[in-house]
Formats: sequence, structure tokens, C-alpha cells
Amino acid sequence: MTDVIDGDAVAADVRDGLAGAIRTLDDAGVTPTLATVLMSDDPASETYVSMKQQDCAEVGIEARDVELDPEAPAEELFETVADLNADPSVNGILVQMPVPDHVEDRDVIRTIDPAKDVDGFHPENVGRLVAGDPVFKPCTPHGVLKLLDAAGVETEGADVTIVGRSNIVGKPLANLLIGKADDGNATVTVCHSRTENLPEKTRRADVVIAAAGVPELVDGSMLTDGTVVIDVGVNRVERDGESTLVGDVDFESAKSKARAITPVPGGVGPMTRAMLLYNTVKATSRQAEVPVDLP
Ligand SMILES: Nc1nc2c(c(=O)[nH]1)N[C@@H](CN(C=O)c1ccc(C(=O)N[C@@H](CCC(=O)O)C(=O)O)cc1)CN2
Repeated sequence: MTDVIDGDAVAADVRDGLAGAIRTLDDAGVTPTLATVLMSDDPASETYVSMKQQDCAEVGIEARDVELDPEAPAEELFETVADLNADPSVNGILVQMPVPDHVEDRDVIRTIDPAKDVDGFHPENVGRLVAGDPVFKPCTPHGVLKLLDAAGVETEGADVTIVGRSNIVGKPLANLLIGKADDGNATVTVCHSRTENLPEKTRRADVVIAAAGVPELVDGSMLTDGTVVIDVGVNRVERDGESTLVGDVDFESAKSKARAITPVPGGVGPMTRAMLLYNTVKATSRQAEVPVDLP
């Protein structure tokens, strides 16, 4: 029997686990506050930001909604971030990606105060993660590690193949998985669009993590029986005249081979949002110097 890993349930556990920390902060007179900055009219980005704000409301985090005209000059975004950096009532800053083409995402990321960088994208936070001393683990990779743990998947000594080398998922996830922490110690292969013989790399893995942004790239023929499959993809495609959400994994064919698999929707996506709450609470605790227990 294949275990379909329920990301909604694991995310709910993370949210529940944050309640004590949020109470501790509240008792100290501090309300964790996250500013979301949206400079896009892409419906998917609008949906993600509004889901993140709902999540905040649900757990007692204050959400500040900042929306900028997608055609505004890049400087307007940089100034907005600078104002949020300087505002002591804001603990976390999230700039929803992607930003418009006329804005360099690395320039925006560098503008965010590393102490408020709850995405973990700032070079200082990336450097700390690579050095094995992360403050903010990026939300999606952190969510993937939590899902593996919840499914009872041991990473130590496992062969993990990651398909995708993005700065948001593939690269940080590879660094976390090769790290010496309890959720690391794996042997990691990172594949990408120039990788030769991808099926050979996925077939030899104990765990396959698909994060390439290519709908249904990984199917059952590319897997060995008993593989754990984590699908990070969230792709909108037209099927029978309707818009449907699919992952980077062909779920039905992969499920026939997998020991455990995440669905889309309801797998990694909810975990990305839950770990953003986690990082916001952590950022608040560090700034307020109020120690909290994190799940
Ligand atoms: N600043 C950031 N921008 C982006 C990030 C990020 O981590 N930080 N990641 C992605 C998108 N993303 C977060 O913003 C994200 C993707 C998917 C979901 C999610 O909950 N998906 C649901 C389905 C939602 C739907 O119906 O469309 C699921 O998979 O069940 C949340 C967040 C790019 N940008």
C-alpha cells in the first residue's frame, strides 16, 4: 500500500505546534507581524499571498498587506522594503516571487533585512545555511524535510535525487539534506535541464524530489519500487477545457511504484505556507529576545 502523505494534516500540526510560542510572545506583549509585498497581477501569486494572510490570521500572526503596481519602478519596491526594515513593529518581510521582469529579484532580496528575511533568501541567510548554521530555512525545503519526517522517512544514508536546481527549492534543499543535522546526512544528486539520462538518476534514488516546474516530468517508469516521491511542482494546465493543478510528478503512475508520495494539491504547498508562519514566529522571538519553543 502506498502512503499518500497528507500535507494539509502535517501543516495543521505545525500550526498547532506554533500556538504555544505565539502565546509566549503574546504574554510578553509582542504580536508577530508579517508584511507581505505583492508586485504582480499574476492570479497564482495573488492566491498564494491571500492564503498566507489567512494562515496568519488563523494562528494569531498579524499580516500587513502591501500591494504595488506591477509597472511601478523598481525603486518603489526597494523603498517599500526599506520602510518595512525600519519599522520595528514588522518582524518578517516576504516579497512574493516572481517580481516583474524589470526588477532583479536578487536586488530585492538583498534589500531585505536578514533578520526579517522569513523566506531565507538573503545571501547572509543562504551563506549560513550552506555553512550548516541556518537561521531561517527557506519555507519549501523546510516543509519537505518536515513531510519526510512525518512520513517516517529516514534521510541518513539515503540516496536522494532532486530534480531542479532553483535558488528557492533545489539548491537549499540539497544543502539541508547533505548537512549533519538529524534531517540530513543524505547522499544527494541534483538534476536539471542539462542532466543526461535523468531516469537513471531517479531510478537509483531512495527518495525523489521533483522541483523542476515541468508538469508531470517524473512518471512511474522513472522509479524503482518502494521509492519515496515528494512533488514540489504546482503547475496550472488545461485539461479537457478546464484549468487543473498538477505537480511535476505523474501521480497515478508514480503512485503504483512509490512507498510514499505527496499529492498536488495538498502536499508540499500547505507546508510552504506553514513554514512561513514558523519563520515569522522565529524572527519575532529573536527580535524581541523572548525565547520560545518551536515545533
Ligand atoms: N517569496 C516567495 N515567493 C514564492 C515562494 C516562496 O516560498 N516565497 N514559493 C512559490 C509559491 N508559493 C509560495 O509563495 C506557494 C505555492 C503553493 C502553495 C499552495 O498552498 N498550494 C496549494 C494549492 C493552491 C492552489 O489551489 O493554487 C497546494 O499545493 O495544495 C503555497 C505557496 C513561488 N513564489
